[in-house]
Amino acid sequence: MTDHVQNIPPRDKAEILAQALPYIRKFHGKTIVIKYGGNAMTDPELQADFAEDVVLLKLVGMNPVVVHGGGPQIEAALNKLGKKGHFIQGMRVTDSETMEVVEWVLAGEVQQDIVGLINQAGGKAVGLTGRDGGLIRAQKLKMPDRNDPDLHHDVGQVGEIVAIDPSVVKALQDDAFIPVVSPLGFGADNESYNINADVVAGKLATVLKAEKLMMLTNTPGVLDKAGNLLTNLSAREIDELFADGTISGGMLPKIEGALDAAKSGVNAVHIIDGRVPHAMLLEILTDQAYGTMIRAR
Ligand SMILES: Nc1ncnc2c1ncn2[C@@H]1O[C@H](COP(=O)(O)OP(=O)(O)O)[C@@H](O)[C@H]1O
Ligand SMILES: CC(=O)N[C@@H](CCC(=O)OP(=O)(O)O)C(=O)O
Repeated sequence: MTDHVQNIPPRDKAEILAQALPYIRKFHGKTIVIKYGGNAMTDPELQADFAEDVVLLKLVGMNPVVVHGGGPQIEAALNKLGKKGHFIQGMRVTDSETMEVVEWVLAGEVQQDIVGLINQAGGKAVGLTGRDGGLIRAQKLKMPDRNDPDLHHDVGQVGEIVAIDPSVVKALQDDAFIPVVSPLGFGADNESYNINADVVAGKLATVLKAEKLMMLTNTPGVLDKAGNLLTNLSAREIDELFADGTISGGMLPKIEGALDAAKSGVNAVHIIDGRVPHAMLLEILTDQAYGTMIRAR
């Protein structure tokens, strides 16, 4: 325990702990989908904090499901091969060599690190890709240009989700395991697809009828043009931010995944700063609101 925590007066500590009770009661038995962005997982101490938070949520009776990203980790592996990633509207253009790297990094190194850390923290994590249990069926993405819907971009082996079969996730949850999902889909001919992790998290939260979707990233939330945090965003406000270019790059698929979930009945959708220690715990178990909440209307 760090010194500053030890120095908190016992009465304040007790109050903070007691504050968690109504939230533990409210979310008991509920599914919480957590998108763990590649940009939020670059610091080993924060990674360990994240794993502890996930285990704590499980032990107090919630059902956390982790969907992880790994954009920067894929980029580092590509760089070692002398390649550089190229993105269109937040999607990595994925040729067959890139696809091999994506699979190897996501389902290998990144997933196994997270599984290992959760297990070290006392949980029982199980890694899955979209292929396991037929979880994520996909097809090649036909991506319209944001400004010209008649124009489509070819982004290679990037997938769009055709269907999600959540039975494997549900079976694991019922058995006290914590599923850790890599955003890889498979097609009709068993081919692999690279899918943006935000999109997978949004769809999985919908299909699982999750209570919450928490997206951990490397910004305090969605920012306006001046860099101020927007604490609350409706679908209409989001359209305006898309139109005036305030939202770009990796935030495009993130907001799309978030909005998709909010419109499909996920009660609370939050984009929060994964660089703040225990950000997720604070958001779920205290009165304080963090980051940006995305609302369907
Ligand atoms: N309006 C915005 N507010 C906050 N971040 C934005 C905005 N527009 C674009 N971004 C970019 O989106 C990034 C987060 O997306 P991404 O890099 O894909 O993260 P992750 O790995 O967590 O999915 C931010 O670091 C920032 O560079
Ligand atoms: C199609 C596409 O863009 N796939 C992403 C998958 C990883 C991901 O989404 O990672 P973050 O959440 O860390 O951004 C990629 O190749 O980078």
